[in-house]
Amino acid sequence: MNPPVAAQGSHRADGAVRAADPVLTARNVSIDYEVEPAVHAVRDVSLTLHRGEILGLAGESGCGKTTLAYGINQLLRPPAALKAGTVTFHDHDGTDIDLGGLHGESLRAFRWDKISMVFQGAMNSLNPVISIRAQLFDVFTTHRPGMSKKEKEERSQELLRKVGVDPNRLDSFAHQLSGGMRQRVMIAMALALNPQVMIMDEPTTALDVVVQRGILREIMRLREEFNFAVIFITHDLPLLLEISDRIAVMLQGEIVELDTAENIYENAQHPYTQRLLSSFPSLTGERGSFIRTGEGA
Ligand SMILES: Nc1ncnc2c1ncn2[C@@H]1O[C@H](COP(=O)(O)OP(=O)(O)OP(=O)(O)O)[C@@H](O)[C@H]1O
Repeated sequence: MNPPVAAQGSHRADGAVRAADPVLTARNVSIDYEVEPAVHAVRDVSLTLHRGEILGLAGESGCGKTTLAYGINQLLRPPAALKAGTVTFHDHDGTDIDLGGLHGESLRAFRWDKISMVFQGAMNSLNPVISIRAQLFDVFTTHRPGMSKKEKEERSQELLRKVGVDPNRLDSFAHQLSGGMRQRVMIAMALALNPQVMIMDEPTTALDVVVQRGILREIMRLREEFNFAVIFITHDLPLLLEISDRIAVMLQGEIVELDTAENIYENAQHPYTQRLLSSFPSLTGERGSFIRTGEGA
């Protein structure tokens, strides 16, 4: 068996991940879908995300992962409703921001700037009728109105380079790019404003394994470079064991276990986590540390 690789991240010598340095705190968050009968999708969830860490959110389909992510980022739409709890963002300048208190323009300004999101279907959410350049420029025009055209161009080129896409692709339209490239462009857009938190909901699930691995490696590398924290959502527990510092396991709307990837892998406490681990034959076979080391790719 291969030990989880990323668990080492929480003990990195450079101190990038420190238990005392939270960037996001969710307290007692409960979210319902107000339908008949009501669905209690998220039940009394509390968690803390630390600067620079990758927190994996695992659990089977329907357990509430996406609802929680939307709740954290104040993206809930009826019939979903936050019934209880608070989400606080701890800005790097020391300010605490109560996300529930943000609305309209202040919420829009906050969202892409401090916390960005990459969804499973994100690659299909690029605008088909304007170029990649125009879409990146839009982000800057909205959030960084002081930027000159030259600065936008330089930053856009730099961002594509960062995610492994040739800057010549700025002229392209979404349909001219492969699925993997489109997802990389979405990651570039999510990175555009240097957010402190990135929420990734099954960001690579729709892609084939080789492309998926390449993109995951890129995310790991970018995280090292920019030190943003990631909430990474997937039902793929083996993948989370490789990339996460800590893992939260969700069952029927509740977080039933939250621990380092290492402890989850070696010493899971909750019977559901144990069942989840045993349901992945790959965990008992050969699975290389491909993402961080490139081995076994
Ligand atoms: N619009 C809706 N109306 C009613 N119930 C909903 C709605 N959207 C989601 N739900 C329910 O809320 C619960 C949590 O769903 P959610 O999508 O958050 O789970 P998930 O863990 O992200 O699943 P998946 O991995 O399939 O995306 C499920 O029982 C789901 O059926």
